Amino acid sequence: MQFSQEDFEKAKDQLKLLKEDPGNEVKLNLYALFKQATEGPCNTTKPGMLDFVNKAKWDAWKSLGNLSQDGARQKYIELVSSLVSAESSKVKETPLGSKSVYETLEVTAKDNITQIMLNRPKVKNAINVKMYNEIMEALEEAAKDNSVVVVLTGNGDYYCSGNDLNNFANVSPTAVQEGAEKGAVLLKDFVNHFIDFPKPLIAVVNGPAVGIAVTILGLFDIVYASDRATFHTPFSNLGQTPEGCSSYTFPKIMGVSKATEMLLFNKKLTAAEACAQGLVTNVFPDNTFQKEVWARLKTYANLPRNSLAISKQLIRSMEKEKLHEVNAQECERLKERWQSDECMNAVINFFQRSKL
Ligand SMILES: CCCCC/C=C/CC(=O)SCCNC(=O)CCNC(=O)[C@H](O)C(C)(C)COP(=O)(O)OP(=O)(O)OC[C@H]1O[C@@H](n2cnc3c(N)ncnc32)[C@H](O)[C@@H]1OP(=O)(O)O
Repeated sequence: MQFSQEDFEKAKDQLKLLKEDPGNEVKLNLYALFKQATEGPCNTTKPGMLDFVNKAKWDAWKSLGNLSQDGARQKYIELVSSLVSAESSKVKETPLGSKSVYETLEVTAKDNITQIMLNRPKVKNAINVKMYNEIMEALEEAAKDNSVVVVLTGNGDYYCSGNDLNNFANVSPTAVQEGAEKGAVLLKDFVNHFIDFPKPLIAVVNGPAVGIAVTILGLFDIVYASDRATFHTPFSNLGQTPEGCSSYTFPKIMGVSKATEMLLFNKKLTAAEACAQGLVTNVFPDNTFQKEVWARLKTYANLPRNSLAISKQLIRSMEKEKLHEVNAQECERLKERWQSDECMNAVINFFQRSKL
């Protein structure tokens, strides 16, 4: 089928209207086809090793070889229309009383419980900048709504794989310092939302948890985990340092040496180990996890809301100032870490890992 230049322009406009992120591979393919269709075969200089975002883009364009401009235009249009039809055919089934006003979350409010579900299952619920901001927004909403307890959980096989490492990837070498400063402001604000949250906050850890998804657990009031959940804080592997107040809460919860095994030496805990160390409140068999946990949550949600909120605030008020200080210090350290070769090389290695 022959496509006109007008069809090509139309596809370009349709792409801008897509809501879902199609993933890195598809985006690179679209980039390459667009360049081939508009400029022909790639004959620009290959970017350097460290400039790995532009290098990945160059590789994708080069891989099209001598594909004609018409051929590239046709493939581009076909790819865009497949993405558009995939998205429009998806009917959002949301439970009665739910509201899905977020791009990266599914927030439902029912039976006095507001559930904030991390909803980027294709990337193991990795937290990108959009999700950081939407979680803060959802917490602000939940603090004011008529819920008695608030739940954070994950969609899919993972609870959350921590910070989206693309947050550090799409930064040009000249903008690293500015990116680190912005990241530190965002992270501090994000963690403060958990320190200051006024209602009982319960983590329903449905699967493996990594990085910041684990460290902020020290700021939750209850942590229920499926027995298939694991808890991993690979910070030194990533050239980074602890966040989420874990440099203070973890030693308090589990003792300095157990906290050190996790935060310095990358030890991954099973759900049972995390429970034994006090990070997790209870572990449930995966096949009855949701049923057992939600039976408890519904009981909690029928208790007097003000008594629960005031009791929670009493418990947390003793440490709030300290937690804000710790959060500020951790973010200052990370600002320096994110500009280090140790961190940048670790992120490069992640995106260049073999996926055999
Ligand atoms: C504003 C800045 C604030 C910063 C706050 C600091 C926080 C500290 C941290 O959170 S550090 C921890 C960061 N997270 C990680 O290092 C985990 C990285 N991911 C993995 O190691 C693995 O993906 C896994 C172990 C979580 C899962 O492995 P598995 O083999 O089961 O699955 P895949 O690797 O194929 O993953 C499926 C796709 O999802 C993408 N993805 C997964 N996790 C992340 C992530 N954290 N960031 C970005 N992308 C992630 C993965 O790349 C695959 O995508 P693809 O299909 O397009 O290749």
